[in-house]
Amino acid sequence: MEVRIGSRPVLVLSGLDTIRQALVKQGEDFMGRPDLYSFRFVTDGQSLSFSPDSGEVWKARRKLAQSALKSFSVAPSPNSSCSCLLEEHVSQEAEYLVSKFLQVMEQEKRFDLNQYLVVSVANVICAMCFGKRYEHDDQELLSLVNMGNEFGEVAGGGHPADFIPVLRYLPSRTMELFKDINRRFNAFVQKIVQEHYSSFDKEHIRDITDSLIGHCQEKSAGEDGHVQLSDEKIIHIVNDLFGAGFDTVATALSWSLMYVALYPDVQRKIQEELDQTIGRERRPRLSDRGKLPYTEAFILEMFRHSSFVPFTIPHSTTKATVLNGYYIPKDTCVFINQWQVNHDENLWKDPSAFRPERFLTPSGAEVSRTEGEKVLSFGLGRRRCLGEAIGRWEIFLFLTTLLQQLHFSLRPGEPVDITPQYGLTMKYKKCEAFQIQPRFPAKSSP
Ligand code: HEM
Repeated sequence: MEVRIGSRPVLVLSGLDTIRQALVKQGEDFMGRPDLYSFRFVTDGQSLSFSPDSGEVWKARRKLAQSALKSFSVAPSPNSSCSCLLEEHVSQEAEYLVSKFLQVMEQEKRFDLNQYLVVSVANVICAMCFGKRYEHDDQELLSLVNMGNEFGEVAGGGHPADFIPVLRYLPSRTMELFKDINRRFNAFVQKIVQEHYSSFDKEHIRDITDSLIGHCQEKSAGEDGHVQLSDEKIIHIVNDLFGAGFDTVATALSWSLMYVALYPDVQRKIQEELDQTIGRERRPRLSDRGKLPYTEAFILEMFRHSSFVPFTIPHSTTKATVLNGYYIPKDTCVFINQWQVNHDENLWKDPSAFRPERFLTPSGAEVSRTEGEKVLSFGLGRRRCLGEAIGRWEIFLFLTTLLQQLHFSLRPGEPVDITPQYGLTMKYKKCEAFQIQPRFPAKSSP
């Protein structure tokens, strides 16, 4: 079970029961993050998700990030009929995508829809973090999206120095590239944060950045008032939320649209459900969650089948521990293999088949909770994804809004290769064969 690469012990955990057992112990033993990636960051590992610290400071940072994220997603939307800010931002972007897709289709007859998806999703997280939506051809936004792609490629590739620390002192092009991306990304966030500082008004908190500056100025961390966070550490929280919040959601949507195009019957069933439950007169809302079991089963099957986040961010044992009778030393780097769980033949009948029905109760009227909980996509335990709820809501709303109005297909006769390309998030090869038809004449949104 234990492998040693260079001077570091590394462990890959597979098997849902083993992982769940580790989770029970994770509270104390598996909670940390290894310092292995930290040194790669120009931020010296001060960001939340790469923090090796599992103590009071980390807890305070996570709590702060969670509360800021919550405030600027579920808070009521003052300027629209939407139930909350997240619903307002996603609905706006999804409507934009509907008209953009139709316009590009008219001109090109077939196209790669991912370049538009990623910009829309990035705009949602920009709105929450920085209170600002960009035009889709804005150079600042496009270079940000590009940086996200570069980051995924370089970070996902791994580096020998992760395992043999002394190699970090040797010159490396990958490392320079990695540092450069982080420097550019930090500079971008830094600039926005400075603008926020200069117009900050504690009586009028505009977005996540303002909310964090507010905490920073109070020099307290929510209820854990005794934990003080420096300005710099607070800024890294914005980096983390922003960095983690768009590539993941965009990749989930990209796989979703690929699956509906590949499986027209599945697409038809989702659209029938949307027509019956929501109709065509109004747009989907977050409050429709729970009323669309087939659509929700589809989203679960998309997560399971694609397993596009194959491993969690590495964990680390914070003390020596025993799992399944094996001794695991302190500071062992632990990878959790989500892909294996989602394709385990002991858990799933015919795991390579794409079948949303597997998540429905026999009557088809509900999603089976037990089956749903077997899918691993957001990690587990106290360091599981902090944006899980937001991510799931975004995917639901984007997808239902798009599928209510548009029919997705692939140009017949064109080869499509959906073999996942390895990276931080796995994507299929660039596909320019998407075709789109409106399902009914456009009506103005309520
Ligand atoms: C489909 C969407 C998403 C997927 C599949 C996903 C997946 C993950 C995974 C696998 C982890 C590592 C968990 C672990 O190590 O056990 C993670 C961590 C994290 N995610 Fe997500 N994520 C998604 C969306 C988001 C969003 C929208 C945000 C923020 C707006 C976010 C913020 C974070 C943060 C901050 C962490 C680090 C947590 C920590 O270290 O304490 N994620 N995510």
